[in-house]
Amino acid sequence: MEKENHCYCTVLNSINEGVIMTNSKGCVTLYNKQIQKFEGLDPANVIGRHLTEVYNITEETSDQLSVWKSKKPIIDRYQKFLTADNKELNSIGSTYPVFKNGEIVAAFTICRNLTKIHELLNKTMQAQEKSTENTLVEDLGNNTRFQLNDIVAKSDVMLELLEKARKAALVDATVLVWGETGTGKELVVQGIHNENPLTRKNPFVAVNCAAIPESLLESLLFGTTKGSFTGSVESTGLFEQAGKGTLYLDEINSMPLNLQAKLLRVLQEKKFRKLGGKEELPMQCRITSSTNVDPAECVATNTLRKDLYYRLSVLVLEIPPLVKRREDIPLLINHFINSLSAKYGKRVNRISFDLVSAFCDYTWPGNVRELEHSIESAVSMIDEEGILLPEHFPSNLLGKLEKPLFVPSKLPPNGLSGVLSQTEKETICQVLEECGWNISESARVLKIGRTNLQYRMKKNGIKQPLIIK
Ligand SMILES: Nc1ncnc2c1ncn2[C@@H]1O[C@H](COP(=O)(O)OP(=O)(O)OP(=O)(O)O)[C@@H](O)[C@H]1O
Repeated sequence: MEKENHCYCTVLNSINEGVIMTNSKGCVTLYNKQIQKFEGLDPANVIGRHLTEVYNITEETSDQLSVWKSKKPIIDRYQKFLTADNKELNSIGSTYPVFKNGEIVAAFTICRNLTKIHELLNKTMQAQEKSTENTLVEDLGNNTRFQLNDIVAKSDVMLELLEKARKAALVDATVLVWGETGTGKELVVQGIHNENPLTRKNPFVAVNCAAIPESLLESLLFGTTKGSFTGSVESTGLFEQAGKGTLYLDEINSMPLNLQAKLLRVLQEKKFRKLGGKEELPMQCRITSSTNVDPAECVATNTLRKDLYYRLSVLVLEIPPLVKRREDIPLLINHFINSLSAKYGKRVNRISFDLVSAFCDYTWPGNVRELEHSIESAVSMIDEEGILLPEHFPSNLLGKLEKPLFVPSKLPPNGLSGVLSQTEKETICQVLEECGWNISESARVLKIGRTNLQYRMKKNGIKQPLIIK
């Protein structure tokens, strides 16, 4: 038996998950190596002690003690808490009862440290914020950069859409924007936020539902209360952070269905509770959302609950892909050249006509974002002549263009007149060579007078080479 116990302990100490177990008195009987590692507590100060002495929790807020009472497991609970040395930890864990002869004899929690994932997530979000900062447009002070007027468009379909967006901004209704990636969905939502006199004075909060794990997304949206579960800390959720502003749920069709059900309740009741909280808080923000495929298709494929879709889509705006509004392409090229050359301190005099025409014919699967990034990389490569040529653009893009490009050889600094005088010089030299440097004969071949030829030879610095015998 002792041997077996030793083996079980070795197994428990070798796994990547933290394990903690309590007895019927609520005292810790098992505290494996992994949980020691991420909580930073000395097992000597944990084992044998009551949970409420070890953590900042109460009988009501502890998962383990709740399981002792309810005899039911608590699955996948997200916890945010401070360690003994005040380090913030994020974990996800499940707590189970252990039965023997129908009686509960122990409760244990298996948890994973999410802090690393959290750090990564934060880094990604910061990087995302940086790349948005890396901007052409200044932050307007409410976490947005765009107004509807900043949206560059001349196609009828976009002008109609902007008109609809202006109207949508003035009513307090949910807006669902859909379109392919990079078409400008967030731009339109930010524009709507800034068009409304009330929301624009309040925060704009965006969250990408596809980028965040389910357990984090729920606590991110709703917030958590202090001590709601083992050592959890108070955090303000996005519903609350958005205040009377706008909450933008990007890629709502990637939100897990059970969280969609919780969101639906918030939309219906205009109230929400923090995770582990008892108090109902008012939901005052405007909810906007997006999908990158037709929302009707999302409903049909069950990635978007039908009832939620109806709630979210009081107003629906469809942004067409760039390929369906090619008239916007030259305007967008111009816009990005101007703003990006200012950003990089580069002078761009012009872009080759051929290139613009090939860009107008290209399909732009990454839409406006792809166009913007292509111009950004070209502008950063341009030299002093200030002409955007194919060679400045990423080769993978050039390979995909349908129209073959004419690649002009480098022009001399004085442009066309330079090309003409270069041709003149080369032609005269060639004829003089062929005519043995006989001026009269060469003038006859060139069909100009002798004096004219002598003048042009002088102008171009042409002299008969010395023949060394
Ligand atoms: N009409 C436009 N005028 C000016 N800039 C635009 C326009 N449309 C898109 N952009 C630019 O393209 C970038 C991408 O736009 P946005 O993030 O709004 O696209 P999205 O459809 O929300 O993309 P995703 O689905 O990938 O989140 C913006 O940062 C903006 O610089």
